Amino acid sequence: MLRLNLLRVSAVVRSPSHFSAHPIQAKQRPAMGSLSYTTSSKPSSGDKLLFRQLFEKESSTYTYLLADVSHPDKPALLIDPVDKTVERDLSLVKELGLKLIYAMNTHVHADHVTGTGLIKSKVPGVQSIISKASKSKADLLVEAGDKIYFGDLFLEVRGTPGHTLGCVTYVTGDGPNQPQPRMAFTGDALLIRGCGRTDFQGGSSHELYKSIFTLPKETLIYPAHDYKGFTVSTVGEEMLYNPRLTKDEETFKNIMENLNLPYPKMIDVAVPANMVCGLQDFSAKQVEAVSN
Ligand SMILES: N[C@@H](CCC(=O)N[C@@H](CSS)C(=O)NCC(=O)O)C(=O)O
Repeated sequence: MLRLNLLRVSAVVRSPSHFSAHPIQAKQRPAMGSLSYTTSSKPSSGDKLLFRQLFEKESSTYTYLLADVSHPDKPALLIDPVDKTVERDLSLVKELGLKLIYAMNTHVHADHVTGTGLIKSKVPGVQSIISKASKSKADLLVEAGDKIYFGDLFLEVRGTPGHTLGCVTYVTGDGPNQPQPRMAFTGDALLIRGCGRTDFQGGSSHELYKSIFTLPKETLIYPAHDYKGFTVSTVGEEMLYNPRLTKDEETFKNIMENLNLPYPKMIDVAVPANMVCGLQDFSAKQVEAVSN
């Protein structure tokens, strides 16, 4: 049995009928920026979802752009934006006529500075999102089971600790009007044929191993990094071929203890910056507003 290392949803707390009253529903404002460079894109799995996979080559990070293009406002969100490619990402958002409403992170990255703070400073009205468990600052602090709506589409939040304490995976919604197959944005919890390291920021191979949930085999896996040129996998594929997660827990633990990876070059800069949305001067007022 594959250990996908993604935590079971503890509670699905909101339904689509609460769309307008949802606490993480944002006002939508226009985006702006200038063009840089994008790598790949994949057709959406329906006529509602616009989906783009964007790459930042220095840290081998994937940023994901999702939008509901069937909605009149074309509300959009960015998952795991990088500071260095913010201009590229915002330019694309503008070019496609989207309204960026959320800039969100799967976790506190150690290898690059997040673009969320920069995006907020450039696009008024955009709200940053990260997990409450990350103990970081953001406009909206989410927990397992929360749903993040953009137009009529939504992402479910699933806790996936282990790489770091507060890692979450965002999974596209389950329902007749949601994209099929479902898409899981796993951050660094689950990588293609690998998984996130567990040797800092509250990492734990035990946590990573035990935080399991099951998604249909056809679910698409979109990680925050790839170092070998892979772009997408599926649950079914990882169940068969993931060299770490197909092992028993003892073997998995042993593998993780012997990765011998050097610390990310930017860890000392990236972690403190990413605790505050990538901006050291992130307004404490905004944070208070979220937690109240
Ligand atoms: N060399 C890079 C960092 C590479 C690294 O440690 N990647 C992390 C995710 S980013 S914290 C990881 O979990 N890798 C798992 C693996 O098996 O490679 C740098 O210096 O930034």
